[in-house]
Amino acid sequence: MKIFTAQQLHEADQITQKNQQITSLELMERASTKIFEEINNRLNGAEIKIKVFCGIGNNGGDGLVVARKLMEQGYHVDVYVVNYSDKRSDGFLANYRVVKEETKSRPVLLKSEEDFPEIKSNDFVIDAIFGIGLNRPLVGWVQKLITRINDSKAFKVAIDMPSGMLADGVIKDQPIIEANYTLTFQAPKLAFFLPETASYAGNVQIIDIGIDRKYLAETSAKAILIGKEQAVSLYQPRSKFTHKGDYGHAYIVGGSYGMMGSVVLSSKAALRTGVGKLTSVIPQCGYDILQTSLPEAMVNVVPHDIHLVETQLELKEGDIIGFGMGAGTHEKSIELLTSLLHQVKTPMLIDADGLNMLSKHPELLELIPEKSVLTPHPKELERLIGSWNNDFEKLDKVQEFSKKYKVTIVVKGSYTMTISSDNIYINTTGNPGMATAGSGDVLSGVITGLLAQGYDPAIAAVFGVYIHAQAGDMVIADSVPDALIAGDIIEYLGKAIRSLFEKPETKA
Ligand SMILES: NC(=O)C1=CN([C@@H]2O[C@H](COP(=O)(O)OP(=O)(O)OC[C@H]3O[C@@H](n4cnc5c(N)ncnc54)[C@H](O)[C@@H]3O)[C@@H](O)[C@H]2O)[C@H](O)CC1
Ligand SMILES: [K+]
Repeated sequence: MKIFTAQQLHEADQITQKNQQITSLELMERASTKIFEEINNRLNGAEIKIKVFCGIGNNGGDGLVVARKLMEQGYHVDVYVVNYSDKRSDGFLANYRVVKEETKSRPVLLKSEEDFPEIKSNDFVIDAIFGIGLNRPLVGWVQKLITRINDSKAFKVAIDMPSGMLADGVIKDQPIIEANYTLTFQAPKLAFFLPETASYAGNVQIIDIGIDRKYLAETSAKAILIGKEQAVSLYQPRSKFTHKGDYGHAYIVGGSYGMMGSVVLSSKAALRTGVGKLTSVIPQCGYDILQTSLPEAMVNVVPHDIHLVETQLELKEGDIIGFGMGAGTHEKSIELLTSLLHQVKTPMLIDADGLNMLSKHPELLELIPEKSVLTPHPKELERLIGSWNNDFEKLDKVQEFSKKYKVTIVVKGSYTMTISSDNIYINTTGNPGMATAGSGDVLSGVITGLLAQGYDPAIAAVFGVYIHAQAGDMVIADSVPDALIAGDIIEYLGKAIRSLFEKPETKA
């Protein structure tokens, strides 16, 4: 699914009106009717006090339509107009008149803090103050209103966006409605997936309001959400008449004394993802550990007992290296990375201490083979690209880095993002149980395994992130997030891939 910018959504709105020959008011009525139906289905006639806070733009216009329809349905509704400016939109004005005329209700005008109503914890608040039109800081009393609504603990449903949130930017130090639900029009907004803002949107539900299909299909998106539908199209099935040589040779290069588990996890994950042959390249102290815990792997020890040092690998064309898991950052180990970067021309996967080595020696960045995949967690990312002021700036910096060094970067988090030049892919699977030691090593192994099988690097990253997180979701389906350990993810990788081809269970 595509994520569009606020500007693109405004444009989509115009094109829809033109192509479907409907007025802005008719589109507003159509969109808001869908919101009303959604809320009505949930409330099911409940005797609850509904407070609708409407701005004076089109988001406010939506709020007025929803309020009118709820009143007509017999709900107890109070309407508050948040009068933050005198530039009222036509959609607002028209619906303001209709509410007054048809329902005989009197919307309350809010102009300052003195006008705020009491909001009880058992009220039901509909937030229609701002939508995608917000573009500058709110005046003080509107900020206070948002804080008041948040403090009330009332159940809150936001129309299109929680007010105070920008779709694709950020206003510093500004309160945002903490919605329980956000009913958003046509397409999710980027801010719903970023660590600093995601929680404000609560549960997001996308409401199809019939925006022009051609526009949606042909307009290039700001970002793309990756779910089952997208992942299934990325999978490369095996054909019958093949042998292990057709599925590549991956080298997992890492490990140091006390950190051999990383290599075991990563190597095993690469094998479970379907790589034909796998060699673990490790310091000598890991030999027995690897051979015992993973008999399917070949082991190549470097000439040092406790950490990696330079060694010659007999690499053949198409062999793929996954570098850095549990490696430490000893200067002698960095010599191995340096020599590999000089030697290898095919894309590599670089993770963990491999990334820390790059941060320590930025001159190595220029040597990274084109299309390599880097998989940093937030701290490793910061060491690589420097700090950022907000999540949008972080995305910009990662895109810049991706273009400069021609690499794909997997920014790990609750919605892991894969960034390849201008493209942003946001993963929608996964759970908090995956924030556990070794989970990243498993992901590195998965992506290295896919690269070795010939997946295009950006696709290996996007597909690898999806099945890794999907496996994590399947682990907790018969457990709890707290109990998940990284090895469990490996055991479910096969089921995760199989689930791509299974229909969801339907209840009888
Ligand atoms: N996109 C669609 O397909 C549809 C969208 N609908 C709804 O319309 C809003 C967007 O409406 P718009 O009037 O453009 O913006 P807002 O209501 O969010 O904001 C109003 C207005 O306020 C000005 N403004 C911005 N920031 C501030 C500020 N800090 N203080 C004061 N004033 C500010 C700015 O000029 C805005 O234009 C969308 O979210 C949907 O809810 C349609 O109803 C259906 C189709
Ligand atoms: K809103």
